[in-house]
This record gives sequence, structure tokens and C-alpha cells, in this order.
Amino acid sequence: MRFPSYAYDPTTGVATFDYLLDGPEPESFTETITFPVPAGADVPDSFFRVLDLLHVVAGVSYYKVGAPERIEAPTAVPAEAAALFDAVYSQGLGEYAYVNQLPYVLDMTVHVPAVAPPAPPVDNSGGRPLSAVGGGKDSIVTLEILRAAGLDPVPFSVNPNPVIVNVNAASGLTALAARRKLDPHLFALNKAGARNGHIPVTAINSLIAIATATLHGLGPVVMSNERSASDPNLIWNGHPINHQWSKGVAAEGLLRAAVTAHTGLTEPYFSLLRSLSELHIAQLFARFTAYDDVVTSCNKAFKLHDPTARWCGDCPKCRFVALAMAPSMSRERLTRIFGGDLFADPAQVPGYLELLGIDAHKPFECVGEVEESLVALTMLADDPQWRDAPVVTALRAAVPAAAWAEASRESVLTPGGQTFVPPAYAKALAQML
Ligand SMILES: CC(=O)N[C@H]1[C@@H](OP(=O)(O)OP(=O)(O)OC[C@H]2O[C@@H](n3ccc(=O)[nH]c3=O)[C@H](O)[C@@H]2O)O[C@H](CO)[C@@H](O)[C@@H]1O[C@H](C)C(=O)N[C@@H](C)C(=O)N[C@@H](CCC(=O)O)C(=O)O
Ligand SMILES: Nc1ncnc2c1ncn2[C@@H]1O[C@H](COP(=O)(O)OP(=O)(O)OP(=O)(O)O)[C@@H](O)[C@H]1O
Repeated sequence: MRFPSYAYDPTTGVATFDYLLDGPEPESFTETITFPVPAGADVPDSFFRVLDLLHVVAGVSYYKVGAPERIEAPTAVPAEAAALFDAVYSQGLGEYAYVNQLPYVLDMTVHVPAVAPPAPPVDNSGGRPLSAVGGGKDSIVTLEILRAAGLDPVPFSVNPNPVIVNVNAASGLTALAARRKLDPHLFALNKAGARNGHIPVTAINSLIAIATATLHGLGPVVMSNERSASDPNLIWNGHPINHQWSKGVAAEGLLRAAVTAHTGLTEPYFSLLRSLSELHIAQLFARFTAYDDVVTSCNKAFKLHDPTARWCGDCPKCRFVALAMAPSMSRERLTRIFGGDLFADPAQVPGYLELLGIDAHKPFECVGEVEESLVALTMLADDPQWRDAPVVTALRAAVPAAAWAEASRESVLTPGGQTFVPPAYAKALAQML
């Protein structure tokens, strides 16, 4: 795989990134990303340096068509950026490798033409934060924490759909947006039966966000990736396979180091909610009622083709988020948010057994750890408004005694683990806990 060129037009904000899958039947692709254009400012060198990284990282969408065994990066980059490329094309494609039974992908390395020295520091730490908004509960919690601390966040999204537009409207803040268009040739190949699978989309969105922050002279990009995102779904051929790999803390560390080394930005991005479980974030979300009519975490609402308007009410993510929110709110409020009462529907039980680790591995979806689901269930079992709901009753009967014993409310609801949150932002988070 090669990366022939990229281009950026500062008057329109349009960047085009070219990709080539070389070989007897070569395939070429061009991805287009349109950045919001700032009024009358020069384009800083650090913006182009972020695009250098984005060019390679966004290539995963096209790599998966052919899974070539050699990848040649276009530009000399520091060792930290080369390490990010290697990880994105191996661990980031772990689920794809597992599903397509391509074990060599787990050991992929990206060949860089030379190792470049690190860029001189560019201090961006004091600027207004760019807060990445995905339309779900997590980024809403982050926006409100930043706002409450007076940090004046700028909401930002890639391809804002109606859900995201409505969340931003509910926040009352003026948002920035970038548009990302995959090459339509990719969809044609997929229709014709080309290899396909999951990609580490958060790494791509994060780099687009950092590029936008740089272009607009803003400060760090603030993500809302939770502690549980680092937890793999399964181990295969000795490698952890994690659907949420690029939301995990290891990917965050690699991406931060790569951006700082190649662009000089001193505080490029971090996840404010890294120390928290999904269950804890859901508890914080319950404090903000202004988003109840718009918040949507269901991934089906974010599909490129035929998205649902809001929650589908019948997927692992809907089930998990309902379970995480239920202990912190009334049954009536939860039913209003989801447009239905999942806990009244016995057909939801098999899906919940998966989340509780009783059947199969944790699904390849954006859901929390088994322990979080168990703790949420214990909370519902203790709560008079929930304990007799048909689904709660069925799950209480199905969970083995040993599993209950292992679920620790304290460990799930106590912040912990490695984070990259700078002190001013850690203080803002602490004030909200
Ligand atoms: C919305 C969604 O969940 N999509 C996943 C789904 O893809 P599907 O075909 O059902 O719908 P589309 O997303 O519209 O994709 C159409 C085709 O385009 C390809 N594609 C899409 C985005 C992209 O950046 N590059 C692409 O090549 C895609 O492969 C389709 O052929 O199933 C796919 C296979 O499992 C998933 O890869 C799709 O996931 C999207 C990339 C996506 O945006 N998913 C996020 C909601 C998501 O899973 N986020 C995770 C974090 C993952 C990470 O490590 O960053 C999370 O929030 O936990
Ligand atoms: N379209 C997007 N544009 C910019 N950032 C995004 C986008 N989608 C997700 N993100 C960022 O990636 C993080 C992880 O995505 P994810 O979908 O898990 O979060 P969410 O929508 O905030 O909450 P939830 O977990 O409830 O869905 C988000 O918190 C947000 O910071």
C-alpha cells in the first residue's frame, strides 16, 4: 500500500488524500476532508504536520480491501509517529484481522522512509478546548464539565448528523464541524464482495479534530473516551482484540506522543473521562436533563447509509446504555429517552446475558465491561422501581452466584487508571464528581 500525495486548499478548507493498493490489479482511492475555514488566518505549519499523520492513519479504510503485507508511509516522521502507524495498522485492525482470519495483520509494521527529528515545541496548552461531540452521553458530560469550569469549550464534530446538530443546539454553544467523505469506489468494491471490517475510527476523528484546533488557533482537543474502552473483547493468537482500540488509553498515549513529536503541539489531545467507567459517566449524565430529547448513543444512528433517527432499542449499545443509565434515573425518564422500556421486553434477555458475560464474549460493540453491567444489575435489583421489571427479574435468576460476588460497586465507581488529563482539566473533572 502506498500514499501517493495529499493536498489542501486554504480557501475552501478541502483536503484530499490519495491511496494506492499496488499490485497486479491496482486500486486507487481519494478521501476528501473539508475543514472549517477560519477568518483571515494563515495556515500554521503544525496543521500540515497533523495532515501528514492523518494521511496515513485514515488509510485503514482502504487498506482493509486488500490487506497487503507491505505498507510504505510517504514521509519521514519521528519514531513516535512510526510507532502510532504500526499500532493503528495492527492493533487498530485487530477485530478486522480476527473476523477475516488474517493473523499476519496483528503484526503489521508500516515502513517509513526515514526517521525525522522531533518538531520544535508549539505551546497550545492555554487555548480554548475543542470538545469532540459524538451525540452520545459521554461527550455531553464532557461539554458540561468544561462549561461549568469556565473553560469555554468549542464543540466539534466530524460529519455532524441530525443527532449531533440537535445535541449542539441543546448545549447552546456554537460548534465547528468537518466533513469527511470516503471514496465512493470503496462502497462499490464492498458491494462487489471485497474484504471489509471494522476500523479504528476514533484515531481518524481525533486527528481531524486536532487539525481543526490547530487551524483555528484553539487549545487541546478533549475527548470523552472512558476507562472501559481499554478492555479487550477477546484474546486471539496471543493478541488482545478490542473493538474500541482507538478509544483506549494505549492508543491515546501513542497518538499524543506522535502528534507532539511530529507537530510540536505541547498539549494536543486527551480524554477527560478516561478515569471513569461508563456506569459512572451515565450517573453524571443523569444530572443534565436538557439533552433528554436529543442524546443518542446507538451506533445505528451514525451509519453513513440509512441511519436510524435515534435509539434502535435492540442492539448491544442500546441495551448497555439503558442498563448504565437506569440506576440513576426514573423508569419514566429512561423510557422517554429511549422511546420505549427495554426492561419490560423479555426479548432483550439474551442480549443482556452477553453483556453480563454469561453467553459468548463481550460483543464487538461500544459497550462497557462485564463488571459494569453486573454492578448496574445489582443496583437495579436493589431498587423498588426496577427490581420487578421482567428483564431484571430474568437476569437476576440467570446470573450465577459467583458472578455477583465478583462485581464490585466500589471498583466500578471509583475513578482510576492511567490518564493524560492536564491539571487544570483534572480539577474541572474533580469538581463535578
Ligand atoms: C455506524 C457503525 O457502527 N458502523 C460500523 C458498521 O458499519 P456499517 O457498514 O454498518 O455502516 P457505516 O459505518 O455506515 O459504514 C459503511 C461502510 O463504510 C466503511 N467505513 C466507514 C467508516 C470509516 O471511517 N471507514 C470505512 O471504511 C465501513 O467499513 C462500511 O463498509 O460495521 C463496520 C464493520 O464492523 C464498522 O467498522 C462500522 O464502524 C464505523 C467505522 C464507526 O464509525 N463506528 C463507530 C460507531 C464505532 O464503532 N466506534 C467505537 C470505537 C472504535 C474505535 O476504535 O475507534 C466506539 O465508539 O466504541
Ligand atoms: N462524529 C464525531 N465527531 C467528533 N468526535 C466524535 C464523533 N463521534 C465520536 N466522537 C468522539 O469520540 C468519543 C467516543 O465516541 P462515542 O461514540 O463512544 O461517544 P459519545 O457519542 O460521546 O457517547 P456514547 O458512548 O454514549 O455513544 C466521543 O466521546 C467523542 O469525543
